Amino acid sequence: MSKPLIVVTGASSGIGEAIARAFSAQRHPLLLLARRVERLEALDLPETLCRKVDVTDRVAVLEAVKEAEAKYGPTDCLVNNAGVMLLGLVTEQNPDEWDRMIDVNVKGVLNGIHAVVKPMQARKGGTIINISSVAGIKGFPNHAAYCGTKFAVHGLTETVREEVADDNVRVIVIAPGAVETELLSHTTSNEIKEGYEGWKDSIGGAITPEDIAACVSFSYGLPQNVCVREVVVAATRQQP
Ligand SMILES: NC(=O)C1=CN([C@@H]2O[C@H](COP(=O)(O)OP(=O)(O)OC[C@H]3O[C@@H](n4cnc5c(N)ncnc54)[C@H](OP(=O)(O)O)[C@@H]3O)[C@@H](O)[C@H]2O)C=CC1
Ligand SMILES: O=CCS(=O)(=O)O
Repeated sequence: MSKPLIVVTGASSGIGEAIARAFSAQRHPLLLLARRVERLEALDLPETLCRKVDVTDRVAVLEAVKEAEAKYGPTDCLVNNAGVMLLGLVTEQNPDEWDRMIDVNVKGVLNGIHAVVKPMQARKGGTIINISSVAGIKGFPNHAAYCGTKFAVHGLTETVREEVADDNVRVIVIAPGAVETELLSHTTSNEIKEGYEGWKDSIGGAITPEDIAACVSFSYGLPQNVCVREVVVAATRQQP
């Protein structure tokens, strides 16, 4: 019997790409979403629909999910991974960057949940995995707005988990520490970027996107009646 559909947002690089590759290797059909659709298509994964969707566009997310479900059947797992990290001192950062992080990291996650959760409740099964951060658990320098968005992901995950638990739907938050990806590259301050790179070196380097994909696969792969509520995972030498 063919395996069920998995939806991954932000699959065009880093952690999302690694998650897509891992689930494809397990023979799941996939819906991959991101703005750089050419990078999704370049993955060249079998039974995979790639759509250019900005997760802040609630209607576009829903329509892409409906299109994939018409082809591959109901979504059994959504990985809400798309995110941006624009570091800056709250007194110096352009507030437009706060808006962008709130829109993508918080509303984007809610938009993904909106697209799949009611049918999962009706089917009495399904899994939603939200990629947060250790910055969703504690503060870090230059992370005020980013931390705010990731604390929000933890808060909404815990609440939605309780709201849908009785319908046998799992809602999981995975909170990585530093992972080697393109994430930092969008921060505008070179000084902050250099400081962050120096910090990563001082802890012996970040962990890999594949490490996070392994946590996602493990959490999803447990029986439906077992919910790993939260995974916090970082390099062994990372202290904060
Ligand atoms: N790297 C790290 O150290 C850590 C990362 N995380 C989290 O992991 C997640 C993935 O980040 P990571 O892989 O590191 O970084 P990358 O920058 O490599 O990946 C980010 C992904 O998000 C997508 N994305 C960004 N904005 C949008 C949008 N508006 N609509 C759709 N997709 C979007 C990007 O695709 P595109 O640009 O093509 O739209 C890309 O695929 C994020 O939520 C991040 O906060 C958490 C902890 C640590
Ligand atoms: O989410 C990003 C990782 S860190 O900057 O909080 O370590």
